[in-house]
Amino acid sequence: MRVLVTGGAGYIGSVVTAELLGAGHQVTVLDDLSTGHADAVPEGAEFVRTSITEAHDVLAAGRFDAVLHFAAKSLVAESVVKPELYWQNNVVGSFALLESMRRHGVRKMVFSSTAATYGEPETTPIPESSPTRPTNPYGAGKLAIDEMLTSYAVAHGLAAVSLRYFNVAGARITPDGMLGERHATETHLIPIALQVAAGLRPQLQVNGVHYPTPDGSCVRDYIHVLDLADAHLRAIEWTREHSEGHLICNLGSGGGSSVREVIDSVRRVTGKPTPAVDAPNRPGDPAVLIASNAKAAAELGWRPTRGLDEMVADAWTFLQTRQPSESAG
Ligand SMILES: NC(=O)c1ccc[n+]([C@@H]2O[C@H](COP(=O)([O-])OP(=O)(O)OC[C@H]3O[C@@H](n4cnc5c(N)ncnc54)[C@H](O)[C@@H]3O)[C@@H](O)[C@H]2O)c1
Ligand SMILES: O=c1ccn([C@@H]2O[C@H](COP(=O)(O)OP(=O)(O)O[C@H]3O[C@H](CO)[C@@H](O)[C@H](O)[C@H]3O)[C@@H](O)[C@H]2O)c(=O)[nH]1
Repeated sequence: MRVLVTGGAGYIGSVVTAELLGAGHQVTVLDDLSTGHADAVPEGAEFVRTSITEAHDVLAAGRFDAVLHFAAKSLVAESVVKPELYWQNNVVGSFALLESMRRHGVRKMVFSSTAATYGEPETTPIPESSPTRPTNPYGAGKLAIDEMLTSYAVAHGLAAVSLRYFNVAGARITPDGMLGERHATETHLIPIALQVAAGLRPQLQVNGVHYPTPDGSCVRDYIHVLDLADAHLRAIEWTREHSEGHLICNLGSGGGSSVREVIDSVRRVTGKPTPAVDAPNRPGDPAVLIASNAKAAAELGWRPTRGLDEMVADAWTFLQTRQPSESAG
């Protein structure tokens, strides 16, 4: 298929682009490089540097079959202090993209949604039928985009899949090159812990040690970026097989790891001491977020295959290929 990938210069979008090319799809990446890197766009993909609000010319020229929409701001804490940035960039931007697609007859989309659409869960693991009560503007905006897709599917014959990622980690390591997480402002646990292991940061904070969990630290559901990419290839097939409709699926392992278990994995994999200190709760952090992945299995035939140590090991290999000045942040 001819696929437009928005956000394809970012972490997840670049990995999925590489896998799409490997599967024989033709890919154009559209990215404004606000948090992405031009050199992350895999060889073999065309690259257009622009915003999703300016996608009409690319869509007019491209005769695309589908859009994979990764482009977004995605820092939860930033969304709390700068909500306007998130409503503008993510929600208004996605609306403009959808309208451009409608104008140019592109009726298939796979969208990067998030576990943050659920907010504080009522049940664990979280099924897609759970109430959606996001606790920050990032999650609220992603939920608004999911709603947009539902309404366009009903009214305008869109076939869309929203994939609600839980905590994405790991890297794509191949003889041809490596793609991984390279955020100027890094907030994610695994890359931060690995930067500590590498000596790029003195220590790591465990954000909250009195949660109602076995060891007191927060539990999250970590998923390897390559398992995530596999789900995207399957989601594109779903849009090929359905002329309209909106499928929403969680993408997680179905199990959880605490912050302390992640730090133990980093110590085990790297063999480095990785000092960690107890710290206050991070505002807005739910104690436990674990996905039910039964729907993704039933609808897409998807099952994750890579565990926590593999995610940590691949992210460690990736970090060690970067210059220290690029890695700390
Ligand atoms: N990383 C995670 O754990 C996680 C979890 C849930 C959902 N997500 C979602 O997955 C997607 C990808 O996340 P990521 O971790 O790869 O982030 P990232 O910041 O590495 O990638 C996002 C990319 O989008 C681009 N972009 C942002 N706004 C744009 C705009 N208006 N026009 C064009 N390009 C724009 C950025 O330059 C960047 O290359 C995001 O939508 C994010 O919300 C990520
Ligand atoms: O230095 C750190 C960094 C993080 N944490 C904790 O580690 C856990 C995981 O944090 P992080 O890696 O920042 O991920 P989340 O906050 O769970 O958010 C990710 O996962 C969500 C879905 O679960 C997505 O919506 C978000 O986009 C994505 O950033 C949380 O309890 C954090 O408080 C620490 O203790 N110390």
